[in-house]
Parts: sequence; C-alpha cells; structure tokens
Amino acid sequence: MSAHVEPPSPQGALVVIPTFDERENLAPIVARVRAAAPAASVLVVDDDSPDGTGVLADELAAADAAVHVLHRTGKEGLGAAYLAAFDWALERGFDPIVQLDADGSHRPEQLPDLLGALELADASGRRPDVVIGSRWVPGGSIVNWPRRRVWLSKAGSSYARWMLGLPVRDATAGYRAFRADALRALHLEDVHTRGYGFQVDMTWHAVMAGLSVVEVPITFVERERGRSKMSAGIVLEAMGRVTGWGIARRFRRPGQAATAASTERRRSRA
Ligand SMILES: Nc1nc2c(ncn2[C@@H]2O[C@H](COP(=O)(O)OP(=O)(O)O[C@H]3O[C@H](CO)[C@@H](O)[C@H](O)[C@@H]3O)[C@@H](O)[C@H]2O)c(=O)[nH]1
Repeated sequence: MSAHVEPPSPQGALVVIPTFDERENLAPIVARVRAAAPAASVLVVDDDSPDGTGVLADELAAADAAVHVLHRTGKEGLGAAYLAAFDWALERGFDPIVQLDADGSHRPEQLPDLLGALELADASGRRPDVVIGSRWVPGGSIVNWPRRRVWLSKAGSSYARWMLGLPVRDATAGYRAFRADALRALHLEDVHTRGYGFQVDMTWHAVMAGLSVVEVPITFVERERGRSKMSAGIVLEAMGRVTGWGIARRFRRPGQAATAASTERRRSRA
C-alpha cells in the first residue's frame, strides 16, 4: 500500500529566474521582483555560471528568506533549468509559478498584470491556467530589441501558430505565470526541448492538455548588461521540433493524438 504523502502546505507565488552569467543583473532584478510582488518568493536557477552568479545568488538568499537558489552542475539549457525549477516548486507547494528573465527584459513591475490575469474569470466563470506576457498583442511592445531579433520572434511565433494551430500570438515569450495544477496537467515529462523552443513546447503541451491560455500585453526591454545566450543551435532545435509536431499533427487521425501522447509518455518513462 503506497504511503500517504501529505500535500505540501501552500507557499504562495514563486518567481523563477534562470541564470547563466547574469552577475551584473541579478541583484537589481531580485530587488525589483521583491518590490513588485512582496508576497512572492524567488527561485534563482543557476547553471554553474562562470561569472559567479551562483555565489551572488547564495549571498542574496542568505540576506532574504524569500530568495532561494537551485544550483545546477552545468549549462544544460533554459528549458532544462525551468523544468528543474518547476519540479522544485511543485514539491514545495508554490502556486502560481512565474517565469522571468534575469536581464531585465521582463519588467517585474508587470508581475501584478500577469498574476492578476490568472484571477480574471471568463464569461463561463473559468479562470486562466496559463498567462503569457505577450509582445505581439494590442498594447504589447518592445524597446531597443535588434531588428533581427524582432523578426526572429515574430517569424518563430507565426510559424508555430501555423504549424500547430496555436491560439497564441507570442508562443516564444518567456514571461509567463502558471497555476500549479496547470503544470501538473500538461505532463512536464513530455516536454523535452532544452533551448528557447521550450517556450513553444510548453505552449503546445498546454493547448494539447486543454488548458486555458491567455495573453496580456507586456513591454519587452532589451537587456543593458551582459549578452543574450540565443544561438543558431537553439533556433534549429526549435524549428525542428515545431516542424515535427506540425507534420505529426497533420497526419494523425482524429482521436489518435491522445493515444500518441500517452505512448510518448510511456516511452519517456521507460
Ligand atoms: N539556468 C540557465 N539559464 C539560462 C540559460 N540560457 C539562458 N538562460 C537565462 O535565461 C534568460 C534569458 O536568456 P537570454 O539569452 O537573455 O534570452 P533572450 O535572447 O533575451 O531571449 C528571450 O526572448 C526569447 C524569445 O522571445 C525567449 O524565448 C527567451 O526565453 C528569452 O525570454 C536569462 O536570465 C539567461 O541568463 C541556461 O542554459 N541555463
């Protein structure tokens, strides 16, 4: 008989900040998050940054009980970092769980917009499961982003919308709030994308799980310190994944999708 495991006591909201070489940005962004959402906790997920970001994160955690650190042994990608953070958060009862970049691109001052949108029921009385901070809905905007990145983001989101039939305009966005139950429902064990395509992977799995995904406008501000970790490999991984899912989606018979998803789950657990 399986031992009865008490669910963790509710811990409130958690803002997850993934870091790789963000020493210059970490203290300011944590301070801004704590000011914008004082009741929320913070989890820094550092992939063994060579610039000492992890050491600084430990110093911030020592000074503030609401700040936590998850150290990883090497640079395994943004998606892997978030998946580890989601497991950490769900085990401890945090709800909701927010994704936010360390470099200031996602303005912590808009956390109330995302967290507030999670509580806004629609006409049927259903509250959203996922809120995406979107650059490409009315009211959304970008500041100082290079033109080639604007093009890449819009092209990537449009391609994902077309190939996967996603009802989302900014599928690659990285500023998101999830209900804990939403993360449990979308089968994180089936999310395998390690790079930024992770964002599309999560959107695709949320939609396939029948979750309510809404977008709220945000202002995305190009970082002022450090550099982006975006790479050609990240773009190629994302394109390959979306193309594969899109082709599979077009050739599956109705009803076969659920079988395929459960087969994929069994395979990934084997
Ligand atoms: N732990 C960890 N963190 C990482 C890694 N790669 C990047 N990060 C962190 O993830 C955040 C975003 O990284 P950037 O490299 O600055 O992202 P970007 O080029 O500005 O791309 C943004 O827009 C994309 C397109 O909309 C988004 O897909 C992406 O997630 C990000 O928000 C930063 O906090 C960065 O330190 C990694 O391998 N491991």
